[in-house]
Order: sequence, then C-alpha cells, then structure tokens
Amino acid sequence: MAKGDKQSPIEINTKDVQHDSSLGPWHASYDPGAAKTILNNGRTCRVVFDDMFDRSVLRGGPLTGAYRLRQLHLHWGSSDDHGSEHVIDGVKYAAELHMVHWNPKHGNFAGALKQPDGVAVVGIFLKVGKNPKPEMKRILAEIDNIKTKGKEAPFQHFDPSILFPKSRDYWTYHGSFTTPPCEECITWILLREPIEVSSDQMAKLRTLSKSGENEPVKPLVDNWRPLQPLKGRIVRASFK
Ligand SMILES: NS(=O)(=O)c1nc2c(F)c(F)c(F)c(F)c2s1
Ligand SMILES: [Zn+2]
Repeated sequence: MAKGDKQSPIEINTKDVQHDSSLGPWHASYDPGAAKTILNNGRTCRVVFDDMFDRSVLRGGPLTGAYRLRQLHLHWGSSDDHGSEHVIDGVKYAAELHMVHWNPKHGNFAGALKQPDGVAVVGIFLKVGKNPKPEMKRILAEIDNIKTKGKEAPFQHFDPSILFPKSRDYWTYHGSFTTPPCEECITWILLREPIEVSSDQMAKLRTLSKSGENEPVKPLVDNWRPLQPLKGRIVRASFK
C-alpha cells in the first residue's frame, strides 16, 4: 500500500486547487453518548466512540451516504512550529486532529479499509494562538490519566463537533491512512480554518510517553508522516 499512488498526507498548493461548485456542505450529527474511552496507544492519543449503529454520523460534502464516527486522534510535533501531517502552501501547523468515520455499506471497519470509499477523515488544523478554544480542554484534561502506552480512561458525554471551527470550508481529495499499512481508502475532508490551542496545551500533549509504565520515558512527539507525492491527484475546494 505504502508504495501506492494515492498516499497521504500531501501538501496542498492552493493555486492548484479546483473549486467544485457541486461540493455541498458536510454535516456531522454526533451523539455525545457514543463517546467511550480515551487511550494512549503509544502512537497517538485516541478517543474511541461506539460505532455499532448510526449514532454519530457524517454526511454530505463529497460523501455518499452516512459514515459512522469511530475514533478521533491527533498528530503533533516536538515544537510549536511543526506537527501537522498536511501542509498548506508550505505552512505546517502545530498539530492536526483527525476524526475517522467509516462507510457501513461495507459491513464493518475492516471491510471498509479495503474500499476506496470506505473511510472519511475530517482533518482540523491546530494553530498556537492567544485565545485557545476552550473545548480542547476536555481532551487535554485527560492526558494525566493516560501518560503511558496502553493506558485508557473513560471518556463519556463528549460531542466532538464542539471542536469544529466556525467555517465549514474544506478541501477534499482521495488518499490513505497516514499510518502503516496506509490503505488507500480515505476521502479526506480538510477544514480550511484552523482552531486555536495554547502553547501550554501543546506542551501538555508532549508529556505523553510512547513507552509503557515501567519503561524509560520516551516522549510521544513527531507522530506525523512525511509528505507523499500527489501523483496527479486533484484537490478540490468547497469554497472560492
Ligand atoms: N492518521 S489517519 O490516516 O487518520 C488514520 N490512520 C489509521 C490507522 F493506521 C489505523 F490502523 C486505524 F485503525 C485507523 F482508524 C486510522 S485513521
Ligand atoms: Zn491521523
């Protein structure tokens, strides 16, 4: 897979993006009761949702049908000047949040990974600024409970749509998981407007360790994949 021609992440050069007037708005209708746990899997910090039914779904935009929210996670750097996976006109953000949804017409998540329309990921850029979004506090407050690899804590009554920026403007393209085995099953929906976090919040994220409880601390940082070749793909924009 990783040698395919639809790999992610990519750099988005906005001069090459094509506005597509047929791209409508996307809609997330999430059930706060679907949130279950937050965990440190040694590679990222992940919030897991109940995806047995269509409780929390994403629809519209470039998608056909309703995609179920399965998990959200983040990628970040060892300092505030980098960390995002996608890069916009050379700009790297401090972090990138991914909300992972899958298409139930493929039966289950494992089946969806094998399909080009199997998975939809909403990507939100995190920018270090002066007025951090209070909604990020809930996730960061849990960091102390999941410091080491394998640690998991209950994470309930959480509606991740509170993390969305004001604007719904997005870029979309077909790509892959950014972690091995990098299946090319993702419709990426990258939001143009970043949300703000504080430098202290980024420092908090960097206190996560990728090693287990009784092992020497190895800071969980720089869990982003390098840019992949565009290979002729078109990135479309929902906005002019
Ligand atoms: N960074 S990503 O492209 O959003 C992304 N990677 C993965 C991955 F490697 C997995 F094994 C997995 F089960 C996922 F749900 C995702 S979602
Ligand atoms: Zn990711």
